[in-house]
Amino acid sequence: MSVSTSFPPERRYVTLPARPEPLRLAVEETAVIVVDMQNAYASPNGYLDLAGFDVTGAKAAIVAVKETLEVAREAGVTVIYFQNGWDADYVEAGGPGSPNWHKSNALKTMRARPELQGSLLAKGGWDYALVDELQPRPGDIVVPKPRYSGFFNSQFDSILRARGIRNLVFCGVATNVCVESTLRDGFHLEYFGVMLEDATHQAGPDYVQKAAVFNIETFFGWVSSTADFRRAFAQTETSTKA
Ligand SMILES: C/C(=C/NC(N)=O)C(=O)O
Repeated sequence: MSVSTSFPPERRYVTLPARPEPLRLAVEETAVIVVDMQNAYASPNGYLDLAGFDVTGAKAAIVAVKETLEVAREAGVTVIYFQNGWDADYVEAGGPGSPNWHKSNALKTMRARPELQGSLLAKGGWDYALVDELQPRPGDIVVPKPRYSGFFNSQFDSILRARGIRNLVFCGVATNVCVESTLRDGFHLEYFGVMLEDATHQAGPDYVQKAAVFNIETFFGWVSSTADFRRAFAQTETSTKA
């Protein structure tokens, strides 16, 4: 028996309308990345809400992510969920020697409101859990991550490289924090990143969503929509040539 180090030469391709230009994607080399669709970020009484951020827009993002996942699963596209947070003792969050300890609004909120200590973004708790509407299915991959970028202190890069995945289609929350951080790091690691704008929600005022979209389409990747993702996958072509 021989070992093949490459995927079958036959590939399926889709052309995804995007800004600043359409992207031709090999389906087998593409993954949908669902960023932190946890109660912490997308539910009333979750961390972001308790920290004073407006999470009302997350509802529409949940619907759009759900639709994206239906299309992806139907097409056999790899689905990877990120789940952000730390162990129940917050060792993974870092102590005062870590910038995360100083900048994480979850940790700051718990320091300001000791009654919340142990409840925000702690593994095993409601806040950490993925929202009910977007529970992983068999075959999906769930990657825990302890910092904003999914490439740090996680298995993400190895998981992608082992599967020959080069294209990352991002959705989730928050556009301007974990989505943008991960897409930017992916750019520097030679991944092609595209964000489905309507399947994201920002942490902060509307202008930070616009700024993230501008940054991504101008400097780091491409921006598309759930509807275009669906339309593109309705017209998949098969080819043996890239
Ligand atoms: C503000 C924030 C964003 N996280 C994310 N998933 O984008 C945080 O984790 O504190």
